[in-house]
Amino acid sequence: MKTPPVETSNELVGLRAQIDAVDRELLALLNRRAGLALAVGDLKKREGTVVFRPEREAQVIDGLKSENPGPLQTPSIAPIWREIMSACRALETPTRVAYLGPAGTFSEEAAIGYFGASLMRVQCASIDEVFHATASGAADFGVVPVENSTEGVVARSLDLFLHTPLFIIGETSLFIRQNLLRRENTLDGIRAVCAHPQALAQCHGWLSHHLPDADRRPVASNAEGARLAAQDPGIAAIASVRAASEFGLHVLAPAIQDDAHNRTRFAIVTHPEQHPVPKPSGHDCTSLVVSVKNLPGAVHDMLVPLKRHGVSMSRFESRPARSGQWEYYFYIDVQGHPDEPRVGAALSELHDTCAFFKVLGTYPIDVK
Ligand SMILES: C=C(O[C@@H]1C=C(C(=O)O)C=C[C@H]1O)C(=O)O
Repeated sequence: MKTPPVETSNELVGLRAQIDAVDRELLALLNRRAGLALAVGDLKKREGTVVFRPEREAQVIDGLKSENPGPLQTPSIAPIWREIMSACRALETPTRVAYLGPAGTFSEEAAIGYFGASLMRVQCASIDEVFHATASGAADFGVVPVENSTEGVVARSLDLFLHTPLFIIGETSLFIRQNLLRRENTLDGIRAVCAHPQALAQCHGWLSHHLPDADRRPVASNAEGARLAAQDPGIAAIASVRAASEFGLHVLAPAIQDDAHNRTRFAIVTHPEQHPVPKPSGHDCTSLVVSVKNLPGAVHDMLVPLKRHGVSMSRFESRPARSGQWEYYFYIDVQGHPDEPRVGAALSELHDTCAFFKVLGTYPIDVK
């Protein structure tokens, strides 16, 4: 049997000694940064202001990305500094975040991707419960899915946005790789596949081809499917690799989603009594929901103020108003912050043309 070569060259030893020295410098610098964050935390306590400032965090990352001389790749900057800022923020105050649990869901991954690993997890059984936990103050923030690049809108989230007192303070998106998980390491004998309805839909082609006879059972979350699969060898789940390790399951087939570029976008919500509206960061988005009277040309008229003030729209989604009158709510994302005069003017004119008008939030665009 061949033994792998052991790394003994003097050159390698020397380079590693330099890396160790740099790591010690980094540790000292990170602790200096943490000390400053603690001082900011004290100041905020005295002034009675909130700890989490998404616009400031977006500006920190934007600034470092634009100054990055390399060889560190620019896409590495955001995840590294998100964790650094998460650890610094945790020194100021704990951040309680509600999301669709249990452990191992994509919502949990999105929550950690946005807030960093230093968060307090508030796991909820449904999207309704995430809104409720955040509105009641059991959590400081909620993370809810809003749209998927394959399946379209997450209808329940959009419907809840209509009447909730919560508002959006941030967004994050996640590549969704769905995997088939099971206790046994074989496709034989799978009676049923349990997963969230969105995941079942995202893997429709793969399931029809490889498991045409298995029952497709919608459950509350993919992690719930993984939990059921861990109890019953006849059940397979569709979930993340993290869920596989969480529930001790084999990844029978990786990346089984029909679209290789499958992404889900999440909104971060909070209560207006908990948090002020983020100030402009320089790259912001404003989300609205509006409706117009069911008259000829009404939708066209609604968009005129945006065109007149040069405000671009990055999303336009409709949902039935359930009035039985073929009326719709329109979910619109525009680029910019209402504090920018042209955006403020466009929104106030839009307000005047709409039968229903609600700003869902204004927040820094997802920085990756
Ligand atoms: C330190 C601060 O508090 C938090 C932590 C930040 C950081 O670590 O850079 C930035 C913004 C806030 O979310 C601050 O407001 O400056």
